[in-house]
Amino acid sequence: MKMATYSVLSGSVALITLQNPPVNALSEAVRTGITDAVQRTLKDPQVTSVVICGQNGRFCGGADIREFAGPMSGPPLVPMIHALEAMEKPVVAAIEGLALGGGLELALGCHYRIAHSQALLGLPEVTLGLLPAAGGSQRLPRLIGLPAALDLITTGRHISASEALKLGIVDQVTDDNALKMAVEFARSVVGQPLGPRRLSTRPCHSPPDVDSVLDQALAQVWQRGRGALAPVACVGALRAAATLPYAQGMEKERELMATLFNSGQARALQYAFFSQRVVGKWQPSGARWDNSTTRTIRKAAVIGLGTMGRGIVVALALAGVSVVAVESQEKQLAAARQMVPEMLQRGAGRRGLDTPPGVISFSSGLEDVSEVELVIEAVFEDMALKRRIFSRLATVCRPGTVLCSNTSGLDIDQLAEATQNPALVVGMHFFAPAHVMKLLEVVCGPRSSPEAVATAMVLGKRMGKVSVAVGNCPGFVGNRMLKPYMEQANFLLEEGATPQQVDEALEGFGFPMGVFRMSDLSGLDVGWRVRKEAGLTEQGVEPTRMRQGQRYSPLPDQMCEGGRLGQKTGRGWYRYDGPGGRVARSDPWVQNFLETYRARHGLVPRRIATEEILERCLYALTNEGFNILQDGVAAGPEDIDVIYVFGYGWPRHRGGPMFHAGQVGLARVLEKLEHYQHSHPDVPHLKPSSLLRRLVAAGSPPVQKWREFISKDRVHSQL
Ligand SMILES: CC(C)(COP(=O)(O)OP(=O)(O)OC[C@H]1O[C@@H](n2cnc3c(N)ncnc32)[C@H](O)[C@@H]1OP(=O)(O)O)[C@@H](O)C(=O)NCCC(=O)NCCSC(=O)/C=C/CCCCCCCCCCCCC(=O)O
Repeated sequence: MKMATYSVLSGSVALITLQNPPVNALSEAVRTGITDAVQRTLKDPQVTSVVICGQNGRFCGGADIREFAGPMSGPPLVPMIHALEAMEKPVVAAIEGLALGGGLELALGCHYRIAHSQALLGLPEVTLGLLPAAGGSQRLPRLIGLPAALDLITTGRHISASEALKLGIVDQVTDDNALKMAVEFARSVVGQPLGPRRLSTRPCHSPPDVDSVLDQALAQVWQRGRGALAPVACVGALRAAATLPYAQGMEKERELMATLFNSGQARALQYAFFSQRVVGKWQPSGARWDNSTTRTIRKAAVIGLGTMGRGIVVALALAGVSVVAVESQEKQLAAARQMVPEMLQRGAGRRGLDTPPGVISFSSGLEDVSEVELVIEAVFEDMALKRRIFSRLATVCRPGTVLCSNTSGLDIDQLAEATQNPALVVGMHFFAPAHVMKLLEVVCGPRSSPEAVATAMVLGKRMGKVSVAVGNCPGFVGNRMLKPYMEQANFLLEEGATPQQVDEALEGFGFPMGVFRMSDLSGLDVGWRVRKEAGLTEQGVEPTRMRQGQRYSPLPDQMCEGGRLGQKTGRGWYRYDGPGGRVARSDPWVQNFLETYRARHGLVPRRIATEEILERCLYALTNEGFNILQDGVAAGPEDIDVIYVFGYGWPRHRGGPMFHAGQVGLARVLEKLEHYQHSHPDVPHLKPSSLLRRLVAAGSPPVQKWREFISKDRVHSQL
């Protein structure tokens, strides 16, 4: 039963216990329980103090986010917290585990707060497209001052109990039983004046230059938020706290929350929250990773110590795995010996650790991996080389070792074929830099066993990654969708756009970097190599714009042939101060190159509107997402959206490409794709996916219903 219980300890301390596993979210039943308990406390003359705690060592994870999807009913939070604060008996929050969002706001309505040393506190509402609207935006700055409240509320970051103590959010921290301590504390403060403990009655201490502090915060959230509304509203609520009396501040908090609450961004961010928890609980074999047997990996090897390999070594070691790091090239091995310990130390420092938990040994030979439980191969993207390594590993490693490849798109099954036990081969596609980026695509080959996949998924989680299980196809999910997106960007250049124009459109949408700036950063030669492998490139004075029966843009190949590989050569779609330069400047050479190219091919440039740039790039990408769902390469739209948000810079407040298509309207996306396909019949990626057509025909169900629709649709098509 989800509720809040009331009991009286030793005749005088009322104990209100939140009971709504797993995080004691403030659902309607819990709010009703607290409201009733407050009434009982008021009526009971024996009770002299009150303690509020959460069941199972977790104080409260905040408002029940699932309730936000429907009409809100039951006692509202704001008056409930006011009633607690107004009590004439001291109320103490016993914070164990977590006090987040509405949970911390509840605690701020209490007169005292005692926290366990392992507890995490924070107001993460901004990450859900909201603001702390249960009085948090008004009480917190009155408790800890405006600058610290701005930091916590606009970032939504979780803080430790010791930081909370330093900031003055909690009164005491204990390593022992926080509940027991809170009860003793409650008894000890009976009779002390409560007026100064009521945060709503305190003035808000603001710095003398309050306006400039707020303006600076606003500028910062604009820049960081890439179009997100909630951080801006948070600054607005804090401005009210700093400049208005409490009651008017609360009114402003309510107004701002009303604007955010029903916004598309709040829906997108709450969808992103739940998607992150849904993903990966799937495999093509039908098994679930969380109920398959997994192996706990204590010792692993990484083969190949280029940029990706070094990052993977660090990520493993930070997760407490001992690593054998192997590199056959002497120079690269020497570089890794120097760089990896430095990266590791920095990583450990960021986590507040003095020493990294995992031990690393370096080697130049594969024979040193014989004792490990799992291997991650991270060599150059070359199938023949990878196959040679896998066949060698199959003889060197002991039976049962899980063999993983950090490939960004090669066929896992071809690698598995090179071994004696294909069931133990899976893909682990990391994103650069591998010790920083959160996304991991775990690629299930047709013969990968549920156990091997589950082991990779769980290891990814230990490494702090958001692991998403995907099927085996060229480019898997992320890179397969990237192809039509980049292709459209190149076509737009041919038709008259500039790299800056395309990038500005995409950055205006919310990507941290447009496609051409991103390409310069990762190196134009990455895609060139893939196109060469696919037999698509051709050199010559007059390269054709049709390859393998479809439209092809040789522009990026020509850039590579001219040595313009991006930041590393100091020249790409932009120019940089030198090789390795970071600041992109528009390059008249590129302008001239594009003009010459268009003239040579008889292409008449036209003015291209931002709307067309966005529609062609984004809908081509999304359309491939529908094909991926139809092919069963991703379990559901949430998987694709998580991949794009965590791995490709899709703005989180837009949910992900599939969610965004739902928000735009599936019928509109279909109509636009039909329109662009009509104008570009030689571009197969613009041909609307048949799944998209079927969803539109079925009345465009909401994205949360697509899984159900797809599985019914599959059964139907098999009949
Ligand atoms: C850190 C965590 C809490 C725990 O992490 P972990 O241990 O890893 O576990 P998870 O896998 O993440 O979670 C376990 C399951 O619990 C579910 N969960 C977690 N938190 C919540 C929650 N808050 N609500 C519901 N469900 C939750 C999670 O989905 C998992 O479920 P499942 O196993 O997948 O099924 C971590 O979970 C975490 O970070 N949680 C979120 C914490 C958070 O963000 N809290 C803030 C919530 S928002 C809030 O508190 C807002 C407060 C102010 C509200 C003010 C009043 C609002 C109404 C007013 C409306 C007025 C406008 C009306 C306008 C009009 O229409 O007119």
